[in-house]
Amino acid sequence: MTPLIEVQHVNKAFGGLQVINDCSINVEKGSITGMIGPNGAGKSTLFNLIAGALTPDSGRVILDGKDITALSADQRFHRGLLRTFQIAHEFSQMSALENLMMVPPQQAGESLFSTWFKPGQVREQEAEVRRRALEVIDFVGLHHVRNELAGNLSGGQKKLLELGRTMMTDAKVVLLDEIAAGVNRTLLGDLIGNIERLNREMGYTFLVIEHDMEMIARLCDPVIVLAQGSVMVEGHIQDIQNNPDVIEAYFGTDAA
Ligand SMILES: Nc1ncnc2c1ncn2[C@@H]1O[C@H](COP(=O)(O)OP(=O)(O)OP(=O)(O)O)[C@@H](O)[C@H]1O
Repeated sequence: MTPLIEVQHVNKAFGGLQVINDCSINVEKGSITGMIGPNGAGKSTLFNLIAGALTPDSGRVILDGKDITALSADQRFHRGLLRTFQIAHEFSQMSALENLMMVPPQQAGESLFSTWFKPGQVREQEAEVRRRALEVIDFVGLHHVRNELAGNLSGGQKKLLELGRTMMTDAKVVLLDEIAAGVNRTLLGDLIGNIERLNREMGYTFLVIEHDMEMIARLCDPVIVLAQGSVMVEGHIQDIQNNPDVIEAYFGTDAA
């Protein structure tokens, strides 16, 4: 198996608090890897280190064999490392379809030079983006609300739209940060189904932080358990759920 993301001996402290502690993980290409751990274990911090929102004190982050430790979040995005974000305030006043159409970076339409000299090409490119956005909106099951303002969508529909936004790019790997939170069970089923299809049919790799154990169990293999900033155990969810160290980390000594 080839790792798409490698975190190698990463450390990160905030003030005197060592939050990530000589942490190493691999996310295999084509996997849906889950990351769980008790509150404060360092999951979000590790995500931020992988996505480029934070820089490690030491250690390396590798994407597809290349060291990306020194790259900004934006540069990582352009290399296909994506993170879903909540729909930003300014996008809530645009329709669901427009939200998708805004995603592709470096649209020719944004460049004055190309608008001036190649109007035909710009029109072609916009038509292509619209066609792709319509395909994506069908895929995520939001065709019926494509003209609704994104701000008016339900919590679950917004999550589906966020997933759709990653599909407007050439994503290699998508980091999903607690996307099940606040989503009703029906839409959660759609979300899980879409993530599985993106993985199977389009070759997406996912790294998923999630408190919702049902979602982790249905979707993720392997699952990495983070505790006190390093990997406690990694494996299939069933082995993890029965691991006494994991039970102790979650519930304290008495439960083990
Ligand atoms: N910017 C920061 N400055 C100072 N301390 C921070 C910062 N970010 C996180 N921490 C601390 O680092 C520790 C790990 O936080 P982190 O959010 O990474 O954990 P988590 O596993 O994602 O937790 P949860 O499951 O509760 O979201 C916590 O003690 C937190 O208070």
